[in-house]
Formats: sequence, structure tokens, C-alpha cells
Amino acid sequence: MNLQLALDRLTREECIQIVKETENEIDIIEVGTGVIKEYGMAIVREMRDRFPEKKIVADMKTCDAGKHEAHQAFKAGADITTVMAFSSNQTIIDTLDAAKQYGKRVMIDLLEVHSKDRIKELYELGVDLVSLHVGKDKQIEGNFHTDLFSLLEGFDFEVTVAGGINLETLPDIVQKNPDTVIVGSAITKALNPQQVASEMKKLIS
Ligand SMILES: O=C(CO)[C@H](O)[C@H](O)COP(=O)(O)O
Repeated sequence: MNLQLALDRLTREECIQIVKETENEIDIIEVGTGVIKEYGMAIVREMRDRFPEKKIVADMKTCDAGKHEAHQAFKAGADITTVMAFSSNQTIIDTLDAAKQYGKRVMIDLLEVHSKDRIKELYELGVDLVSLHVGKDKQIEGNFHTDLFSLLEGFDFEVTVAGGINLETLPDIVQKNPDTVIVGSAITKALNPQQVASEMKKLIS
């Protein structure tokens, strides 16, 4: 099980500093949507250059112009780009095609998707990597809960999970055996990010 560190609502300097501190504990660096909006693709290129050994996710949250945005992410050095599950099928197809060209991957963000019919469609379109995700704003009602795994029952996806995951909620999530656990605030806002990342890594290993 991988630990993916999500860099959200941080300055460029903070992103670099937190990754340096947690480098030995994390498997994947996620450059957050807001960080990309602030700094553009340059921040993805910079993380690629500074951390050449790490897998990088550009959390583009693409919902249209899929081909263009996927090319942007992959050209900047991302290994994975994110696309919203509610996007048109053409957007999904175009981003999957772009990923194939670069030998990279697309992660479909299932934020606010609750229908198994849509999951089936995505599967049939060739999607193989999805993210069960409770958004930042929705977390006011509760963080990621393991009930969400039922949406994917019967399908063979690589699964990531995200949404306010912390040291208290992680043990139950680990029982469900996702491929990757995405953690943002619980690490980036901690007094000691390295210590929290290290405890999390132990729990998932
Ligand atoms: O994609 C995101 C927000 O849309 C975040 O990266 C993801 O939810 C993880 O961050 P946190 O642990 O703070 O919720």
C-alpha cells in the first residue's frame, strides 16, 4: 500500500520543504489543484526535477479539454493526471489516449459520484485507476468513510482513497486494502509532518 502526500493550500516553498521532510516516508507526491492554479505547470516541472525518484500526480481535476490538459500534465513530468468522473465520456477517452501516448496514467476522481452505472461505464471505457474521494468542503459532514468502498464492489480497479484521512481513521481504511492512501492536511498541517507520515507509513506497511 502506497502513501501519497497531497500538497494543497501551500506555497511553493512549503511544498518543497514538506516533501524534503517526508521524502523517506511517502511513495507519491500529489501536486494539489490549488497549487497548480497558483503556480501553473511550472510547479509540477519543479517537483519532477527536485524529486526525480518519486512518482508524481498532477491533481489537474480535468473536466473538459481533456487532451490538452493531459498533455500539459505529462509534458510537465507528471506520472499520473486526474480527471473528474462526471466528465463526458469523450474527455475520459481523450485523456486515456494521451496517457497511452506518454506511457503514463489517468486517475479518475469519483468525487460526488454515487452511481454504480457510472462506475460500470468508466470501467468499460478502460479506466483502471480511481479515487474514492470526500472533498474538502464536504468534510464538514464527515471525513472519508470505509462505506465508500461498496461503490467499487464487483469491479477490478486500482483504488486510491482521499478525504481528511488521519491517524485515527487510517487503521479501518487499511483493513479495506486500498492500493494507495492519499493524505493531505493530516501531514501538511501537523506540527511534525515527518513524524505523522512515518506513523502512517508504519500503519500501511
Ligand atoms: O484532492 C484533494 C482535495 O480536493 C486533496 O488532495 C485530498 O482530499 C487529500 O487532502 P486531505 O487529506 O486534506 O483531505
